[in-house]
Amino acid sequence: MPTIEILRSPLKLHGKVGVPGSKSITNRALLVAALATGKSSLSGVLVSDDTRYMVKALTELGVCIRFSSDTCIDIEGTGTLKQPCDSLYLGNAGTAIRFLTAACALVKGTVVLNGDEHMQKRPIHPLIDALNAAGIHATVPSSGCPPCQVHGQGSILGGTISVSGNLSSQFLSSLMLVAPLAKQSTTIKLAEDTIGALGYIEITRSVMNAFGAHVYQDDEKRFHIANTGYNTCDFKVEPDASAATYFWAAETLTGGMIDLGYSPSDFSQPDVAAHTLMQSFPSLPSCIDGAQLQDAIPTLAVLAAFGYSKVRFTGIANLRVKECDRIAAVHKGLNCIKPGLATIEGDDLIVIGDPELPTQARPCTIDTMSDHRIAMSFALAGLKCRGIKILDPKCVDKTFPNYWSELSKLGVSFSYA
Ligand SMILES: O=C(O)C1=C[C@@H](OP(=O)(O)O)[C@@H](O)[C@H](O)C1
Ligand SMILES: C=C(OP(=O)(O)O)C(=O)O
Repeated sequence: MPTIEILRSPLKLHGKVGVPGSKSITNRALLVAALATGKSSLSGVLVSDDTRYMVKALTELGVCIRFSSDTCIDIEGTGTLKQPCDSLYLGNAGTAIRFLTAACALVKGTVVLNGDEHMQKRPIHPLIDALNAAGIHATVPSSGCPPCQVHGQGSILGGTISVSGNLSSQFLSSLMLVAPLAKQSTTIKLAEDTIGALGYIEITRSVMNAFGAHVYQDDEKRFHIANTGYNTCDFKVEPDASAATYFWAAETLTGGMIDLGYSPSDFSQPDVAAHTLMQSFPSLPSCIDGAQLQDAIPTLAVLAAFGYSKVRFTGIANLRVKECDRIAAVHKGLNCIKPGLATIEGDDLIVIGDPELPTQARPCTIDTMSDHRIAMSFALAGLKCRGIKILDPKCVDKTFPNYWSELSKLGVSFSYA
């Protein structure tokens, strides 16, 4: 398996980097534009594995999609989706497979949605259960994970649907995104009192609004969506806040100054909250509730290892069902850098900061478990400690294909093996 080693990094990182478009917003906008009737144009889109899978699948579902430049896409929707010739392959793109599963109820005929070996371990059964309860026949193997089959009738009814969002907020987003196309208005009830990652539901609502749909909430658990359909829209995708966390952390860790071209106030995504937390480094808060900024937890955990305090990360149980078990991966990676840097209690991760760490060579190889966020966050440790190698560096292609080249713009050099 290939590795990358951070050879040299300036003491303080200074310079300008580019942050790609938001994965979450790109994949929502792609679907919603595909479901509108007529031509929409998206700009600032992320072009990476996760969005390529979405584009390819939508094309296979009969949507006309064309890149008008590197980061601009024109989409011609017809307000419906056609049955694809083959099964849809979505790699390890959670947003793509979850959002398309509900959307495939609009297809007249059966659609099989599948992913790679990692996706085949990521649960989707709560979404399949919700679809069945709403009268849409869908199946999933006894593992509860893809491949799944949706037997669409060519239209969806709407009405009241209940869904559990404990394992992933994407199940609720998926049902919301397709609801404007139902025959009647839809009410989606959350099975729990609340869910983590509520910020992603806000993103769903805001993309839907931009394309003319209305989401009305009378309490935290009930979402009403009128059957307005979608309008076309010229839509600008904001940059990716999770991707930005690596540069905010690099700046914090090295005491440098990195220009991302955007300030934190430009981001509406939940992970922007990591920027505020980083301001107290090296004395990070003793307890960080990660429920609302889940994708930033690996970044914060690696940063915490270089801090003065002991930090307990709570509210992160569903990090176990992301691209890999991120609680286990971060724990293993930190202890591989130096035994004792992290422990696990139940689903909490505890990082014991060691301010002496930067002065030490720490030869080790981080097992990324093919997870882009493990690779990108452990690269931060390599900015301070010599000898850190990262397995499978190309896994960053999932959301940030230019990650290593953007880091090199700051004077960081690498060796590949
Ligand atoms: O809706 C979204 O765009 C996302 C929701 C979160 O996942 P879960 O809802 O599965 O926690 C997040 O981790 C993922 O990267 C993107
Ligand atoms: C969890 C993630 O992705 P997804 O669920 O969209 O595959 C992520 O990008 O950190």
